Amino acid sequence: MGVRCVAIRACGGGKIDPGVPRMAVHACGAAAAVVALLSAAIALQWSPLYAVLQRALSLHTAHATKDMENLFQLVRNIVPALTSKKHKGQDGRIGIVGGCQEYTGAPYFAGISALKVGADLTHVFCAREAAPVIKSYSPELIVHPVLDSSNAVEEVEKWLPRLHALVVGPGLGRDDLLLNNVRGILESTKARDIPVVIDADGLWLVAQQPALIHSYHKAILTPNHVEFSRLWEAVLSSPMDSNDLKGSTLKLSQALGNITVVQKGEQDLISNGQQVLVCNQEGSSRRCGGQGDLLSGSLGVMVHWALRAGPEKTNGSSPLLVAAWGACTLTRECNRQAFQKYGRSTTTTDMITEVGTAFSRLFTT
Ligand SMILES: NC(=O)C1=CN([C@@H]2O[C@H](COP(=O)(O)OP(=O)(O)OC[C@H]3O[C@@H](n4cnc5c(N)ncnc54)[C@H](OP(=O)(O)O)[C@@H]3O)[C@@H](O)[C@H]2O)[C@@H](O)CC1
Ligand SMILES: Nc1ncnc2c1ncn2[C@@H]1O[C@H](COP(=O)(O)OP(=O)(O)OP(=O)(O)O)[C@@H](O)[C@H]1O
Ligand SMILES: [Mg+2]
Repeated sequence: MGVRCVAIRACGGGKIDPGVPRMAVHACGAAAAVVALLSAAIALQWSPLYAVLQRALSLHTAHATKDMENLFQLVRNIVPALTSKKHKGQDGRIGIVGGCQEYTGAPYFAGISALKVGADLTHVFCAREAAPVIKSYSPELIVHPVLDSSNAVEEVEKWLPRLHALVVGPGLGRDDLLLNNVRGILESTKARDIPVVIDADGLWLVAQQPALIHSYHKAILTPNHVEFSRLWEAVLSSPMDSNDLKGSTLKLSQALGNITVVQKGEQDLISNGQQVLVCNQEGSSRRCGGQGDLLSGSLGVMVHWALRAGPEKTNGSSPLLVAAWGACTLTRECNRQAFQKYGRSTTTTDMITEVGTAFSRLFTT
């Protein structure tokens, strides 16, 4: 279908189900205001112009509405059916590469989010010291304390053939030994054509060595504002234009060989160098650490689902774009729901508790 560039904002009034596209309320509001002002100004004698303007604005709104309906539908199309015919593992075996002495929360958040979204198994590959801590948070994660060992790449390679997607970076840290091992793991992942989501310190590594991921069409980068600027400077060697974030996202993707880039922020901007999708799903003003980890873990599963579903289910749109838009929408909805309950005290753990209901509201038909 080729969704081009859509701006989506679901309103938070509570009357409209977030799962049923409460679309283009933003555009609707702006359009209504413009129409009201112009109609007052030009009064009755210019009524033909007014009519043309009104028609143009409602057409624009209708397109935004249609685009958003389409995106929700495309995400629904990729979600695998729950049936009694499947065995454990079929809906996703996801690897998380991250977790060091300082950061144990981030790989946990990413791994547990992947499971809560619907993956069957999650493997965390982390530094030795981080492993007992991560295991103690949750019995659901399979934890391999291998990332700082001398044969880290071989240890991870043993598991790679069984993994459907890899999420690289949450809580990885910037120790040279770990980063060097992750470089080898990424090479191996590419050689096996496994989709990879790169976040946090994984993006630090990519900024040091963009060739590592250049043109790998199963890669998705999920930078926050700071990480995006760092990548931009590394790849384009110039200051970025912060007045044109959409254009910058498109350009960074192109400069990296058209890999998918998700620039997180007040609105999430998603590009594969050809299209830019905008995710404006209502979230909240609460910015506790770990929300990006929830996003990267969710995306790990959704990218596997989208690629497995095939192009007919995504109606010609890039499966990676559809997966990224779905994961951003889900993360923001978790944030909205958790904030409604806990307000200022909302933490990422509260958001993870909301994954099930948020997913059903958005994507279950
Ligand atoms: N519980 C855990 O274990 C968690 C662990 N985590 C892990 O931590 C590691 C480092 O990740 P990171 O994101 O803190 O790294 P980095 O890019 O050095 O940012 C540092 C500084 O940049 C700024 N800043 C950030 N965002 C900004 C924005 N949008 N807009 C503007 N400024 C912004 C801000 O600077 P400040 O405002 O303090 O000057 C911030 O302090 C990584 O492994 C990650 O996975 C996290 O996942 C969280 C949960
Ligand atoms: N200003 C904002 N308004 C609304 N949502 C936001 C805003 N900034 C970020 N988000 C949402 O929060 C989620 C995480 O983005 P964020 O920029 O906080 O990532 P991060 O810094 O990598 O997080 P982490 O603390 O996990 O490292 C994304 O889904 C994004 O849409
Ligand atoms: Mg982050």
